[in-house]
Amino acid sequence: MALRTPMKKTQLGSRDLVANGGGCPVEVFCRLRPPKDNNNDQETDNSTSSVKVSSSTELTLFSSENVKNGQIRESHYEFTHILTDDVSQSAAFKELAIPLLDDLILGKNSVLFTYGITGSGKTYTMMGPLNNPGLIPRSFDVIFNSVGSYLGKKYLLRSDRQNGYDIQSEADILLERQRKEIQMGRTNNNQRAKVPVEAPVTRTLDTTSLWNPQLNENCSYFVFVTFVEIYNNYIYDLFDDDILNKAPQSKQLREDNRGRPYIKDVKEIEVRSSEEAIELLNMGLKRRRIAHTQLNTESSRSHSVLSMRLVQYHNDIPLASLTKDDLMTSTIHLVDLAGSERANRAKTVGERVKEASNINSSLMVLRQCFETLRENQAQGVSKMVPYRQSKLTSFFKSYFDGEGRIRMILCVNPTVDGYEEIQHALKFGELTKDVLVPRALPPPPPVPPKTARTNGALREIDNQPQPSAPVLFIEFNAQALIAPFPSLEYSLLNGADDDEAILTLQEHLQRRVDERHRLNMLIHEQQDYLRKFTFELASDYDTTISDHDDLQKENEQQNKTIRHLQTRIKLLEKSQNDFYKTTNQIERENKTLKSQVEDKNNDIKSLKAERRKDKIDYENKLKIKINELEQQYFNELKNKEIQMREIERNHDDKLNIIRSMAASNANTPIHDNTYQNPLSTRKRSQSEERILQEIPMQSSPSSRQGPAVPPKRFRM
Ligand SMILES: Nc1ncnc2c1ncn2[C@@H]1O[C@H](COP(=O)(O)OP(=O)(O)OP(=O)(O)O)[C@@H](O)[C@H]1O
Repeated sequence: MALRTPMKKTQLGSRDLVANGGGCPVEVFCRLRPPKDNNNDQETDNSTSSVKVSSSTELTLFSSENVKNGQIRESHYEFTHILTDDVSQSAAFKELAIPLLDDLILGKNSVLFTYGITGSGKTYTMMGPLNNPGLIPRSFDVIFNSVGSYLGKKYLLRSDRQNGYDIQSEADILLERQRKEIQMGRTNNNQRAKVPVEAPVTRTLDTTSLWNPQLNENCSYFVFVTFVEIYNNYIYDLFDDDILNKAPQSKQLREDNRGRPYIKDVKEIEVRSSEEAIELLNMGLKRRRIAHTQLNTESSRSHSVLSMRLVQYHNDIPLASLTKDDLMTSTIHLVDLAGSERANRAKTVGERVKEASNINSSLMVLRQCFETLRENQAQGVSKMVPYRQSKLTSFFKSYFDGEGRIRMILCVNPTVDGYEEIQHALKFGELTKDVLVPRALPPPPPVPPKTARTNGALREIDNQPQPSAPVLFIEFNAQALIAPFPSLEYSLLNGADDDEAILTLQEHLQRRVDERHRLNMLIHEQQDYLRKFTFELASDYDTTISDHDDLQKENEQQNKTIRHLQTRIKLLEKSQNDFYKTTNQIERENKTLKSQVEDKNNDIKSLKAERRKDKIDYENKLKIKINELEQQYFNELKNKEIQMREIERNHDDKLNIIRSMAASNANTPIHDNTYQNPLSTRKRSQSEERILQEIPMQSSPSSRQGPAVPPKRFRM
């Protein structure tokens, strides 16, 4: 098929690309966010900028505080162009998107994505507020300002769901219109029932028109949009109505027969005005998952991809003979990537950690793709580029192969802390700028029929008046063929020279011939139509069969995987059971051991307590014994002392008696010098006799001792 959409480029190796100088660099624009938030009029955390712009392409990043040895860190970066914080949304749009929209009209594809950490202004740049719209709403405005007056017949084209479009017959158009009206009625009713009426907010329209000498006024244009989000590496269709009623079903990514990725069964909607497009966009946005992180309450945790497709064909081609080959299709993808911050900075938890890791892993794959491409180009090697490792890169794989231009808007909020985070994003931007992708070749413009239709099925009827649409069913007027002849008998009756009758007959026959000719034409047309229809059916059938085969293969593969997983689950269950058993056994043993240890501990405790008690008892007894002994000793000592005192007193008494006796004897006259014992000379009284007997010959040593002293311990 010679479809005139941009052809798939022959995949150029890095070596060829560099050698041919045929590569086109990825354009990286850096957009700086102003310190003031336009939406809530508040300054951000820190109004000192960590970025200094030195020229229209260069900037320097500074660390906000002394980091190492009192040194402020700084690093320099270069981009395709820097949009400073005073660049308005409208100026940004002119610089970033208009060239791509010009390309779109020329039939060229492009992808424009925003990259940066949370809160850096990605969504602001892409969507913007209603009163100051971003690139997406302005792109719709400008495209419809430009091609709005040249729109083709609504529903003439219908997506074939594989990056192409089918041309619908008049009857199909009618049916489609009816279906859409019914659907809209239903949606409106549903919306009336479900959605609260919001106060209308006026949107600022961008009135720019594309000045493009090649905007062909002899062409009919069609605009189609799809809107998907990539969340946790699954693709969800934001136009899918089912999303409102049931759990959203993720979509499969497939490749068409030219190797270009497409999202299977994605809803592609034809739009006729920018208002209609914005309404759809808002509907999609409502469904977009917005996860709130601690960094930014509007932090979007998914990548969103809005794709606008422009289809055109030359008006000189009659609708009846318009084929897929006559259509020129081009696409612009506007991608708002999720924040590139790391999970720990966002302080994410639970499900959010999973999201953050998926976001980061898909951004990491994007980075790895660019890194590998750059390495391949710099070193002339052909390392495999890991497109297939994430849905995001798989979807844009063909762009790395030269399907169209790639532009990146690196959004930076220079007032936030986080030198490393900003540096990481800036480095990625600089790396991306060095990557070359194969240059997209311009497609041949839509051409008028003479040159266009050289091999179509309807060539022979070129000079015939064309019906406005393929005829579905011809009213076969057999009556015209078998209409009664004029009365022959009557003519013959008037003889062979009856010119009038012959003329009438001739006219009648001519009419029949004309009618037969017309019917033949119609039959041919119908045959052509049926042939075409049958051919389409056959190709549909082939596609369905191949889809079916694919699905069957997928199914078989999945069944195999399921069987494999079931076996693994069984094995795991078995080992889990074994593990449980062992764990139980260990737990039981553990319990027994614990209780034994407890018993032993209790025994030890009670033994210790007994010992303590015994010790105390023994000590008490010892004390009592000591006290008793001391008391006894003291008592005995006391008694002894008393006895001694008694003896001493007796002794003193006796001494006194002796002294008194001696004194009385001294008063008695002595007759000679010989001492005479008074006792021997005088008769002693009885009491004196008794005392004398009791006087010990020597005084007791104890009598010389002092009074009894209580033992030391009683001397208090
Ligand atoms: N160029 C700008 N001018 C004025 N305000 C801006 C600009 N860029 C961003 N802002 C404001 O900064 C805030 C954060 O911006 P935005 O939501 O676009 O960040 P983001 O990078 O998309 O974050 P996320 O990754 O969480 O989606 C918004 O309130 C927005 O209005």
